[in-house]
Amino acid sequence: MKNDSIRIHWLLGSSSQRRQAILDMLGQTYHIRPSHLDESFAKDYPPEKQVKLLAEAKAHAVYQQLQEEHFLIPTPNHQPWWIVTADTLVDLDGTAIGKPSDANEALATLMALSGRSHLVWTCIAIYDLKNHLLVSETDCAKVTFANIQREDFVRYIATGEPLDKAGAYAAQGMGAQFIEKVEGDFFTVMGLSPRVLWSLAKRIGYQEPLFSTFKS
Ligand SMILES: Cc1cn([C@H]2C[C@H](O)[C@@H](COP(=O)(O)OP(=O)(O)OP(=O)(O)O)O2)c(=O)[nH]c1=O
Repeated sequence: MKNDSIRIHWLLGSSSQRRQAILDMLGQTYHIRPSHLDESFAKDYPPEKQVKLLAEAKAHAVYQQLQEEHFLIPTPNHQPWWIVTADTLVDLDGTAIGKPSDANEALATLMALSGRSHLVWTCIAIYDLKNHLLVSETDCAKVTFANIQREDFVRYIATGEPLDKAGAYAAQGMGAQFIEKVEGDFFTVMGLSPRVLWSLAKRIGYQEPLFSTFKS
């Protein structure tokens, strides 16, 4: 029988519903603490470096918010209290593509992605509030788009789905219709890989997979 008394207290430093859905899928319970980070400081770095800088800066921003609120971990407490943050960018020939600012930019991005491959980088950061330890890991997947007509992208943009997604599409949503193949971890494209999350958890001393034993 496994010890089910350990429960990770996640503070999810993200407003992304996709990241919430992935923690839900893993049966994790969490509090949402968006970082509200101004991401512009990282824009001149290559995509791989940007996602790392941004995921780590989001974790620091949430930590700072907690400090300003004089947040204290309830004691005695032997359970992990972790801030988790992530950042995702599309990389087209070395150029980072984030979320589109409007429908025109979304269309230009999707036209540029059509009929070819691009990379998607996601970095996840965990800040261990008890041991004051920050770990992060960056992962990359390659996505190939089919040849798509401009009018079909225009129809897609009208759904609103692309507007809050890096690269102006959602691989887990209606945008899946444009995708010929994904090489690598699909969840990295979606913005939070359970495999990477567990790998980070192991690095800070939590060996068991992230299952829930607290389902009601
Ligand atoms: C490529 C791709 C991105 N995305 C999303 C994941 C992220 O939410 C978003 C990239 O923007 P991010 O800046 O990584 O995240 P966010 O601004 O949505 O949320 P927060 O900073 O509060 O964590 O794009 C998908 O949902 N599906 C996809 O296929």
